[in-house]
Amino acid sequence: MLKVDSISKTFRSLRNVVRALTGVSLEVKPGEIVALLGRNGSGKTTTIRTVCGLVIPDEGSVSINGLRFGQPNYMAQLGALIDTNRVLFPRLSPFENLVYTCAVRGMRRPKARERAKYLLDLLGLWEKRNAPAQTLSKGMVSKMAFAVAIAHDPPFVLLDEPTLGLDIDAAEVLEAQILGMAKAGKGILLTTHQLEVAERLCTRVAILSGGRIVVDKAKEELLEMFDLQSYRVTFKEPVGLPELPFQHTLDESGRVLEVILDYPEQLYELMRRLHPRPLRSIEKREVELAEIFRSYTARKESHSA
Ligand SMILES: Nc1ncnc2c1ncn2[C@@H]1O[C@H](COP(=O)(O)OP(=O)(O)OP(=O)(O)O)[C@@H](O)[C@H]1O
Repeated sequence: MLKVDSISKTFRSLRNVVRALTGVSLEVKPGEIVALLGRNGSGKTTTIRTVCGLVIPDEGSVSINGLRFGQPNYMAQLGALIDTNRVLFPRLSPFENLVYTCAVRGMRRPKARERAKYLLDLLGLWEKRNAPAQTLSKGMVSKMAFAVAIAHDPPFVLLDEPTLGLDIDAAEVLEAQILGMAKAGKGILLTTHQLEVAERLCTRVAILSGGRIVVDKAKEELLEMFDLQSYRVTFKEPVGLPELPFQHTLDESGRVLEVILDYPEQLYELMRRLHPRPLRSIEKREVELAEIFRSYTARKESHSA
């Protein structure tokens, strides 16, 4: 299991003090795909960089199968895609980059070459296998960065915005590969701003807001919980709304109100506030991850959405 245990991090410079993470804990079990979500600056990359040992936390620790960062074999358990714009050795070809990566992680040459060929084929980079990596397009570099991250077939993989900048086919290949890896028992921690990607892939959702984890739940449980709290109210005629202390939106016609309550029992309070506006129907509706994300990360701004 990959375990992040109560990490906190403050970045200090002469001019600035930034509290990036406060008591962040999360776990990734084998076979799980955990989506670490959050708005810009919420601390996702800092969390991932801490797991890779690129950021040293002020407090807390990270471990993989009981091994702490710095212990022998910690890094062998881990593959990380942190910067999709960077190639390890820009002057070497994709093939050479991959063979090198596999070899330094202990793979024998013939196996490393086989693995490099497999990954280049898989990601549609075989034609470019001998071109200097610095001549690849942005999308190709992203694919290579992904290939390098998983090259040595590690049991845990960190992916910071893996589908950023990829075309639709490449993104599909990557998503299929990520799902396949999880099926094969790998534990995956990924960040993305594309919430539909998270919804398709993840088994668990952790949301960071202001450097703190505000929710960490199995995706199905989270969706079910919100389905119970999400209602569509249709009015017989366009209405003006009273002050509503729940996340809500009224459509352009002024007749359809969508509300997410904090808990189902607040339905009574909602009805009380809407009285005496003429109601046509009230129904439960299914929510998408994007709405749940909004409700956890923008609660303050969204009441009057
Ligand atoms: N090396 C650093 N020095 C100073 N501040 C930093 C450093 N790295 C990150 N930060 C700050 O820590 C906070 C969290 O940044 P982080 O990159 O982890 O956010 P993020 O959730 O990955 O954001 P994004 O979605 O924009 O990539 C931000 O306020 C950022 O400016």
